[in-house]
Amino acid sequence: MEVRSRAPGKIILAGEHAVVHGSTAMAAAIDLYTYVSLRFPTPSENDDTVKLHLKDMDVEFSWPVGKIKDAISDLGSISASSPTSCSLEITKAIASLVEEQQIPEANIGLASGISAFLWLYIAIHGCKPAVAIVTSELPLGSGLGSSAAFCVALSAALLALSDLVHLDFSHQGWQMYGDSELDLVNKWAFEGEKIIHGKPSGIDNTVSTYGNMIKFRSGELTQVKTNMPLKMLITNTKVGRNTKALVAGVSERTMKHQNVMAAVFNAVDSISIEMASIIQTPVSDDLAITEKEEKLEELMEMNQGLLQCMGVSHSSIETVLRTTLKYKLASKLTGAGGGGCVLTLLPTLLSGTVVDKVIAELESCGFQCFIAGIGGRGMEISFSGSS
Ligand SMILES: Nc1ncnc2c1ncn2[C@@H]1O[C@H](COP(=O)(O)OP(=O)(O)OP(=O)(O)O)[C@@H](O)[C@H]1O
Ligand SMILES: C[C@@](O)(CCO)CC(=O)[O-]
Ligand SMILES: [Mg+2]
Repeated sequence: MEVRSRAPGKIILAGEHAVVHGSTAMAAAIDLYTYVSLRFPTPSENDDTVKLHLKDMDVEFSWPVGKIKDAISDLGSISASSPTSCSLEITKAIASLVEEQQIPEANIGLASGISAFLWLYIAIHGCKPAVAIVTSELPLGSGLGSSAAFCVALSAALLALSDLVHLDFSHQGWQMYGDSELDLVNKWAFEGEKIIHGKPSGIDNTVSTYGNMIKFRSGELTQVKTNMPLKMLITNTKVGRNTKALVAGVSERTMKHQNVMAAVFNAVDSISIEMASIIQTPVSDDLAITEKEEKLEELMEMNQGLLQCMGVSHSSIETVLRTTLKYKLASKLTGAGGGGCVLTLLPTLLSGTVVDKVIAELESCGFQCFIAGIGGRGMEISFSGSS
């Protein structure tokens, strides 16, 4: 039996970083996915290893189950039904299992993802041979939630082959989990995100699991029903960065300037709440839509200013902001910043010619532009073959 899962990336419309410190944020799933296929080898294959194949990068990692058992002799009372954080002892054991794979320097960023895979695999299935293959439509480390999509898709596939979820194996195509299974996937994915991010708020795994558009604060989500068309241009600056380091940088600044940063986080909270209210209010005519878009643009600009205060902008992001402003378009970074992706609101009445021109100018700077569908599906799974 082979299971396939897919989990979407996301954009953060408002509130990144501040959400780690308790502010409200707004996020939406996008129609770009990370896929995981997982199967247990049959006895005739005589394969006693756990394999992780990252197909896009053409790299494969493999651990004999005996080696995993030696490294992690005591899993204690860990159970797939109760998501738990990786203990310090197991973190060390996993680090040595990852280290012996001798990941090439060019791919060293993958080490945290591989560690998250090992923790989720071992915690949910113990020491049992398996083959996991991962592909992704998301750029890695660019602010579109690749780490969360990876953890959600992995948790979903791992749980599908456990006896904790009840699914229709004869169903053709993608199917959704029920609410309690989604909650379990989300909790395990959060544990994986902790390994990759250090101190995640949980917004990325939550929106990847449940999809749609959400308002998120201190671990609690509220679905946001959009009552206006919302089109965003996504520009990938292709400047690599790492969410863990950026989140740690904001925490450091918060320790140094507690009162100032509290005011910044408070302002971001108000921006997210106002944004959600604008998006949810029904509109009757084009004028009303234009007025709402203008307000959203101002909120995006204010949020970007506050992200600059937090120290997470970057010269490449500033270039995107300057370029889009020439066309009277508002932009903000999305995700952790420091490079990565920038969102630009494309108003409903904006002509196609202007969109083409701004994209051409951004791409002439070496950036990559695309428009993704937003507010769509969360994680799903599908089965093929028989056991
Ligand atoms: N498909 C994948 N295969 C293996 N590892 C992955 C995959 N996707 C993400 N990762 C892991 O996640 C890391 C990137 O996570 P990071 O949180 O820094 O960026 P992001 O999630 O893309 O952006 P953001 O957190 O700002 O939304 C990679 O370096 C890798 O360790
Ligand atoms: C930067 C951050 O706020 C969003 C990353 O997409 C981190 C988090 O919330 O975990
Ligand atoms: Mg991430």
